[in-house]
Amino acid sequence: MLTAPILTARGLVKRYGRVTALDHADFDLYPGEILAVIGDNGAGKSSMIKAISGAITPDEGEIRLQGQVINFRSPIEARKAGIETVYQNLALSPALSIADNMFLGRELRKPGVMGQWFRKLDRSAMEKFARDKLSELGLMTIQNINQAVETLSGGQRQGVAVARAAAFGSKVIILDEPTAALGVKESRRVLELILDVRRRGIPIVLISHNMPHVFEVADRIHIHRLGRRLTVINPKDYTMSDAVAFMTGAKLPAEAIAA
Ligand SMILES: Nc1ncnc2c1ncn2[C@@H]1O[C@H](COP(=O)(O)OP(=O)(O)OP(=O)(O)O)[C@@H](O)[C@H]1O
Repeated sequence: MLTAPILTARGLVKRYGRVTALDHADFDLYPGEILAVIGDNGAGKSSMIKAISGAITPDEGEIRLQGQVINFRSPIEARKAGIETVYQNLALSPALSIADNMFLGRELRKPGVMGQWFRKLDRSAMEKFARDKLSELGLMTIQNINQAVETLSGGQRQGVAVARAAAFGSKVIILDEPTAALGVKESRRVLELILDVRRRGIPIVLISHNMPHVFEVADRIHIHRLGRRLTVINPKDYTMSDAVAFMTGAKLPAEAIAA
């Protein structure tokens, strides 16, 4: 690949007591791609994503965003730098509306002379922004922007979380098992949404155990095993059973595309 990666990690190590969750793990994400991350339970996928998104601090190793070394001390710092992570629990507030959820922690306020926190919320601006973003991503089956998130279907909730991540000028979106809790139809909409986000030029890291979904949307597949990257494959060159065999150690990849 000729372009430079947007996000890289080299030699990440994370130990929890005697357990080594990351054992010199490497990672590369290129602009505009969907990179799937697969691996057996306990392989260290979540630990790697948490290190990249500021949720944990690695014991060793280096992470770079657009060539600059980063040392996030919290997920908020990662978000500010443009790395948005949608965790499985989505981090939405069920009782709040869609519009309010889109702006959780970064509400728009009306201009005023008082300090930022004394100014009134600019509800109409937030509603318009939320409506525009959802419609850009083809999510306007959601009729009412003031609907509480708890009244939405699982797929729609996932949609709101992804739209929120895409809306705030993200450089990278990380999705942790976005279809795990969804039915067939809802999964389909989320996969379409992922492809839409890529069309808008934002690279996506997709952690998933669902091989058909991975093979359907991923440009490259990072295979994680025993705390480190085993290889990266092009889904066009391998079958799902090859990928599972690499993941579980039943087979070793004869060749890997440049990672
Ligand atoms: N906070 C923690 N304390 C102790 N051990 C941990 C902690 N987090 C992860 N581990 C251990 O680190 C190893 C890697 O876990 P991790 O969650 O990163 O794997 P994973 O590939 O995401 O697994 P899964 O697919 O099951 O979610 C496992 O052995 C796990 O038990």
